[in-house]
Amino acid sequence: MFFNYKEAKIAFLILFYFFSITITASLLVFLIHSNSKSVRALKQPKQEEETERGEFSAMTTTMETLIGLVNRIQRACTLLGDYGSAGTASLPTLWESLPSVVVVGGQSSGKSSVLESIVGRDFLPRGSGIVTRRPLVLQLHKTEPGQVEYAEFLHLPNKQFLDFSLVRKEIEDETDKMTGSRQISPVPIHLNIYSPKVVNLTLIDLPGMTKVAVERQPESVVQDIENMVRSYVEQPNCVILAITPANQDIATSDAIKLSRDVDPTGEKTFGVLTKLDLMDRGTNALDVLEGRAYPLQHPWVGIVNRSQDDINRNIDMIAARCREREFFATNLDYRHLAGKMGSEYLAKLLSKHLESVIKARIPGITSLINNSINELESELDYLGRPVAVDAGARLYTILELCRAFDRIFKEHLDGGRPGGDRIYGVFDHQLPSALRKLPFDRHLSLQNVRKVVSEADGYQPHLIAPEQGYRRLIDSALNYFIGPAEASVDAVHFILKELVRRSMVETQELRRFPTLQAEIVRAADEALDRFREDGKKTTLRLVEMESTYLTVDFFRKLPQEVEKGGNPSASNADRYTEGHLRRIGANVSSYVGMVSETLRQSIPKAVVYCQVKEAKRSLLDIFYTQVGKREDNQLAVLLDEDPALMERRQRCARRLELYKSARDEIDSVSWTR
Ligand SMILES: Nc1nc2c(ncn2[C@@H]2O[C@H](COP(=O)(O)OP(=O)(O)OP(=O)(O)O)[C@@H](O)[C@H]2O)c(=O)[nH]1
Repeated sequence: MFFNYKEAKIAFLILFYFFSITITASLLVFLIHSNSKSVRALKQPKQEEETERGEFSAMTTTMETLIGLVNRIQRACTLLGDYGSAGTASLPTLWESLPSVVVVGGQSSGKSSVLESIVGRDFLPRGSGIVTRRPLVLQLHKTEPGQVEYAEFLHLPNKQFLDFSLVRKEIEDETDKMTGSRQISPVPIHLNIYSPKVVNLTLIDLPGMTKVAVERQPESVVQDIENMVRSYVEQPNCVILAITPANQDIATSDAIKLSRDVDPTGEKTFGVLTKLDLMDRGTNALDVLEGRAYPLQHPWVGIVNRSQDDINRNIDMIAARCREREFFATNLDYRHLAGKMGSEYLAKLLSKHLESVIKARIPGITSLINNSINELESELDYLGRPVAVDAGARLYTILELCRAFDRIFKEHLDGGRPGGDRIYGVFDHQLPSALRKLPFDRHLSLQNVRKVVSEADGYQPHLIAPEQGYRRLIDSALNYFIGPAEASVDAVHFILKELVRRSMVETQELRRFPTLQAEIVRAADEALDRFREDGKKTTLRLVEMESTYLTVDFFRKLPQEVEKGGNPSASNADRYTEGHLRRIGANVSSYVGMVSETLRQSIPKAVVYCQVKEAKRSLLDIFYTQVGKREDNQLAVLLDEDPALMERRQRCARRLELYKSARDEIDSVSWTR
């Protein structure tokens, strides 16, 4: 029964192998089984991930389209100088209706560093003290994968910056150019970055807020910066990126204080905690990041940017991002939040938020665009078409414009437009009243009649009737009519002149051509002067005609009337007495009255014939002939537009183009949504 030692050893070895094989086999079976499970387990999330990625990419596409759309509109706005009241005084603008992200915070809180992290490039001036001294409007444009990254400034439109350190230099130079070496300026610098690695965003970096003036700055700098920052964050469509360094007391954060002020509900504010790596050992910012302290509607995002030392050692952005990821993944305090921390996450969060903001704003933007298009189109109509370029077309344009003016001038005379009635006022009121006021009483006073009659009689007093006395009295009385006749001509002349000016103002088509306007007015004035000369000659002739041939009948009737009504012997007796002279005065007066009545009728006819009718018929006739003989360059001078107006039309046309393309863009996005 008993084995010897050798047999026992063999039996033990056999048993050991048997158990080893069994265990290995079961282990293998277990491993294969568990492996297939884990393969399944591994495979499943990947499929889910793929579906998720599919959804995400669809979402990202819409998001990118929308944000890209706004970016493109914003870019067009900046090219047109239309970037809101913070940049210029024009309000309201399309820019203002578009959302943009404004980065605010205290000095050296890390604003520029956050921007750089979002862009993933090293291009902003950074350091201690006041570094950002002008607003920087930064537009990120996502390009196709593999395309070259480059930056472009609005003030250097045709220069592509491939070297981003030169971008920093240009920002510094451009800042100094506007501000000197220490001052701040509200005039923004516009920078576009094109890269496959960025998300479409418009970000605005602002000077850091401060409580005291530093570095030989004026005391007003504190208030100036606050005013500037406010002018941006108070825009209804801005998203505030409030940067607060974690190594400072958040209760004193300028960014949080300001954002609470302008955005009390916290809808527009994204809180960003920088410098988490610089917090005192044993402390953390979990209270803030988890929303217990200083809660905002959007979650706080923690960031770790490059330190000054990193910058000095030229640690690049890729390495910095890796380090940031590593910081959150490995830090015991923040490990559980790692997926929702860091600059990459912040960029996506902002992008997503902007999408929802834009979606909500699209109806408002569309109606703003449509209203603006209508307004711009009517303004362009008002400003007129661009000027013709060849001689024939120029001449045609000039004649058309003259005709438009002439039409309006005629409307003033014929009725339809006011002014012509004032001419009738001259005939109906001014002329009769001037005629009534003529000093015939004085002229035909007893003394004057006696004087004129005796002088006319000479040494031999008249025998029956003082023929010469009558003639002299009538002649000199008729001279008085020259005044009212000339005054009527002048009055109508001035009315016509004023109507020319009025018609010029009312000829919309001519507004843009000050030179042509002046020429037409000059030509019209010259024509009116000619018509006035003619009017004067004609009316004076009427008066002269009255004195050259007296109405015989009138005088023939006189003795008969005396004989009929009175006592002839008595009349003979008092031939040189007062009664006789009074009768002569009365006779002359009634003759002059008759002439006055005739002239009251005929002067208006002469005036209308010589001035009004001629003005209607041939005001610009001579001008037309002169223009027809002019050389092309002289015609061009006539159509020389007011430069301010030309610029206004160009601006209007460019803006119209922008709004139309914005409308088309929005329409196309709406279709793909
Ligand atoms: N260690 C560390 N340093 C940081 C961090 N963020 C910023 N800094 C450093 O803080 C300094 C100021 O950073 P900037 O980005 O220039 O700050 P800013 O707010 O833009 O400064 P101003 O424009 O002058 O107001 C720089 O030296 C940065 O390297 C961070 O998260 N960690």
